[in-house]
Parts: sequence; structure tokens; C-alpha cells
Amino acid sequence: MSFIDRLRARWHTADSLLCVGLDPDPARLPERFANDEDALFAFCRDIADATAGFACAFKPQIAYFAAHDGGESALQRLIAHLNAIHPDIPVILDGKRGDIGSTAAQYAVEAFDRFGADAVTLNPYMGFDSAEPFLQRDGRGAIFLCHTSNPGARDFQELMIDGAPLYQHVARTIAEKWNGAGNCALVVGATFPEELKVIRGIVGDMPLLIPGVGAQGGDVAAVVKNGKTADGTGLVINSSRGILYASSGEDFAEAAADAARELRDDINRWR
Ligand SMILES: O=c1ccn([C@@H]2O[C@H](COP(=O)(O)O)[C@@H](O)[C@H]2O)c(=O)[nH]1
Repeated sequence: MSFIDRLRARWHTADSLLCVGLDPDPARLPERFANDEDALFAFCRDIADATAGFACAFKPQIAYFAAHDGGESALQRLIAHLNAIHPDIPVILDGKRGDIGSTAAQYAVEAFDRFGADAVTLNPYMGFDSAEPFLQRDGRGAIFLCHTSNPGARDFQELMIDGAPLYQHVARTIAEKWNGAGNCALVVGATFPEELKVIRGIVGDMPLLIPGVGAQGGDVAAVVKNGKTADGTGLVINSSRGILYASSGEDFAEAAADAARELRDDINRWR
């Protein structure tokens, strides 16, 4: 089954639009991991196992692993664990890749063959040839930055070109020209709900990955109302820190599960 089909199936079987972000920061891990040489892996595994029942997807951010010695091995083993123990939950590698075609081809090997992710986030700034190696991968997902969640999103993404802001050109081009295989999705920040509404109008039922609720303060109700599709799905709403660090005590996994359940239920209230 393709990434998009697996995502759609998971939305329904888990009754969840929540994506659990796996961004392990060594400075914030619970005390019990202080002397654990494999802390990045062990912490994320415990969080994922505790929150899986409430998740439509997992999203490890590559920087939190690659920044540390042994981190890429931890990421590889983590995704292998997710695929083995939670095979119905798609894994999105947040890598924000984008480069000339020959280098992009290596990034596609990294995301899909080395790490075993179902989908990867991509920066569309370098254009179609930089996306092609990902779009050609049967069954894998390509999730392009459209309107990001950070304040600096305005610097370039809202620049007017031919009467419309750049992010709208990105949404339209990807929906109309890059999505021939039906494996594209877009990243839209929860902190820009009005722009989310416009993007939903442009892209039809294309899945949207929404970071920015929780620690970044995005409004869940506005996100769901403005971003959902007619059947009440279409969204992959990510929270990382708000779930990962719900408690720094011995109860960290239970607290993460409670935070995930509460956010899943809050999202569902507005569907
Ligand atoms: O526009 C974007 C694109 C990606 N992100 C990533 O999502 C998570 C958000 O983490 P929180 O702790 O829930 O704020 C993180 O991995 C970012 O790199 C984003 O925030 N905004």
C-alpha cells in the first residue's frame, strides 16, 4: 500500500489525525536516560510505544539524531522498530531535503532505503528536478514545504508573484504538475490558519502535514476547521515537544500517552 493509502487507512482505524513528533533533545531527556549510551533510541522507542494507539503517523526530525555521535544509527534502529512493532503507522522522516537531481537521488536513498521511512519532507525551492527522485519512488510520500510555521515564513513564502503569494504558487504547482503519481503532500504551519484555508482550497483532498500546535501555540480548532477535507480527515497534525516532554519524571511515557490522547481528542472535537 502507498504512503497516502496507509495514511488514509490509519486516519480511519485509529480515528486520529495526530502525528507524534520524535525530536529527542539530550538536554531534556528524563533522568533515567542520563547514563544510557543509547538514550536517543530508547527514549523515542518508549514514547512511540506509549503513544502509538493515538497516532496516525510518527515524524522523527533527522537533525535531532544526526547532531550526535551514533545518532543516525539510533534513527535507523528507531524506524526499524516502528516498522516492525507498529506496521500500520506511517513514518515521515522530517529531513527537508532538496538539491540538484544527482544529489537528491542520494537523499531519496537515504530516506527510503537506509532509514526505511514511508515519506520525507522536502524543500521545493530548487524546483521539479530536485523533487523528481522522490516523486519516482513508488508508494513513498513526498511532503513539500508550502507555508511553514515559523515567523520567518513571511520573508519569502508570502512574496507576491503575478498577483499571488509564493506559497500559493507552490501549492498550485505541486497539486497540478508534480502530483501525477498521487504521492504528494504539503507542510502548512498551524500558526497560519487563514493561509491553511486558502491552501486547502487550492489542493483539494491532498494530505497536509501541520506542525505548530503545542509548543508553537497554533490553534487546534482553527487548524481543523480550516484544513480538514469534506470527510473530516486530510490532516496530519504534529506535536513534538508537547508530547515528548509532558513529564521529565519516571512517568514520562504515561504522561506522553496522556498528552497524545488529549490532543487526539481535542482534534476530533472539531472534525
Ligand atoms: O514549518 C515547519 C516545518 C517543520 N517543523 C518541524 O515540526 C516539529 C515541531 O515541533 P514542536 O515541538 O511540536 O514545535 C519540529 O520537528 C520542526 O522541525 C515545524 O515546526 N514547522
